[in-house]
Amino acid sequence: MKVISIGLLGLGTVGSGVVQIIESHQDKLMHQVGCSISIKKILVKDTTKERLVEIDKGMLTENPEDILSNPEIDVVIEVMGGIEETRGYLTKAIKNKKHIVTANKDLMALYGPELLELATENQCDLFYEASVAGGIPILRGLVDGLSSDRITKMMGIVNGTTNFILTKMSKEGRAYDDVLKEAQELGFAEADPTADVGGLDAARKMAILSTLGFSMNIGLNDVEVQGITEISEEDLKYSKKLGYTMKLIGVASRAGERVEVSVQPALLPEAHPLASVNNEYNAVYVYGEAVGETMFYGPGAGSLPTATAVVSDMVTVIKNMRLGVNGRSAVSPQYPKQLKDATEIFAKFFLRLHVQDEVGVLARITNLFAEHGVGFDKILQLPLDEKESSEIVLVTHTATLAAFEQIKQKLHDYNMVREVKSTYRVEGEDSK
Ligand SMILES: NC(=O)C1=CN([C@@H]2O[C@H](COP(=O)(O)OP(=O)(O)OC[C@H]3O[C@@H](n4cnc5c(N)ncnc54)[C@H](OP(=O)(O)O)[C@@H]3O)[C@@H](O)[C@H]2O)C=CC1
Ligand SMILES: N[C@@H](CC=O)C(=O)O
Ligand code: NA
Repeated sequence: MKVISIGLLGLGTVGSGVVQIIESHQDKLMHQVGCSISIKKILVKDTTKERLVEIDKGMLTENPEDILSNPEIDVVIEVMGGIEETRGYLTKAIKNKKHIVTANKDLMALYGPELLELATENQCDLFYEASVAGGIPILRGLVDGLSSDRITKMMGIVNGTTNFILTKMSKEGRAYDDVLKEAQELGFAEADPTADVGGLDAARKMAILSTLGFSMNIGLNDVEVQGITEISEEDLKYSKKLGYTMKLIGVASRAGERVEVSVQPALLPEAHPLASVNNEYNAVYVYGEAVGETMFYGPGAGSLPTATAVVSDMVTVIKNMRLGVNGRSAVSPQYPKQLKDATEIFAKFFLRLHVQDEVGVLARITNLFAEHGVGFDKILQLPLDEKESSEIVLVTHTATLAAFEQIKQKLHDYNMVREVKSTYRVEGEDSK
């Protein structure tokens, strides 16, 4: 019986999970692919470093050539992270006719189309299920399960670290720095966690998701990004008071042939399915014209959950090898990229203001919104400790982003507005 040889790039959080699953599920894997699977070589930075799994030290190497140019190796599993160097490694591996499985959303968001085209040219598979929402099979769900439908909206909680942070801050009142440190210790966060908390990690995943969901080449630069570092305890308090839950939400919406893709902290009604997705869990809510509302839910980070997606992709590669159909899975985008402008983006908006507490302030502010055709769902005005000041918190009716941005700009110029404290989109009401 042929043995399929694997080269592993990386033996950290995810790589250790890959080794564990291949070893502990060997019987199930053999039954599915009809041959045994052997990890031949593992690339690491430091072969002397203590490992999370028991491993024959002879398998470890610091020389990528021991894998990339090793004629015995059929499949390269990349779980090392990084961008430019890793791009070079995978390019070389593909040119040496090796199939690729990767969890690297940083790389796929920037160079996915290029690597997928090279893989197809070389009759190689390149699968990346683990790159978005970890263990949740969302990419296969879009490409296979929903292939017959026209996707019009996706809303995702696709970063486990920030969801873990917001859950602990909202539900346990814990401090941001304390929870971020715990997320790093649990192996959820990136090597550089600013990618998590700044929204960039979620943006990379939304670029990959919307490219597949809308069949349009959406690049990282096409995604508007705002992270969670500016969220205050007052914002969390008011969102709860008004019946919402604050989440870092990736939004991808289509109207006709034009799309919008963004990542931002947003308020969700407590009854929305995404509002109950907590801790490091992820979920992607997908709305299709025919299927209606669907939601994919599960662990978006962590060693074994992510490794499950990686090893499942490896199984598909090996099945394709046995059938002689490698290199035919890449789906090329069908439509030219067309992005919505701010007049085509609709949402409700949350706004928190500090104003001078004088007669007519609220009327002037509501008149300003009325002048832009924007009404209100909710308004709160509460006194502040600060002399002659009060706090106004409001949620608008559905409005265009353009109108809201114009109003916000004028509020900054009003002398009775002391400070525009925060603004957030409200998702999951009215619009799908
Ligand atoms: N952690 C998670 O929950 C998830 C991670 N991912 C993605 O999976 C990938 C791996 O993540 P994770 O396992 O957490 O990362 P870790 O930092 O835990 O592990 C990275 C591994 O790659 C090795 N490595 C890194 N750079 C190099 C290099 N230049 N040359 C050789 N070896 C190198 C490291 O070696 P050494 O051990 O010697 O330092 C380490 O073994 C990333 O792309 C990440 O974005 C995707 C979904 C979830
Ligand atoms: N740092 C990422 C890991 C998975 O992609 C996250 O927190 O989701
Ligand atoms: Na996934």
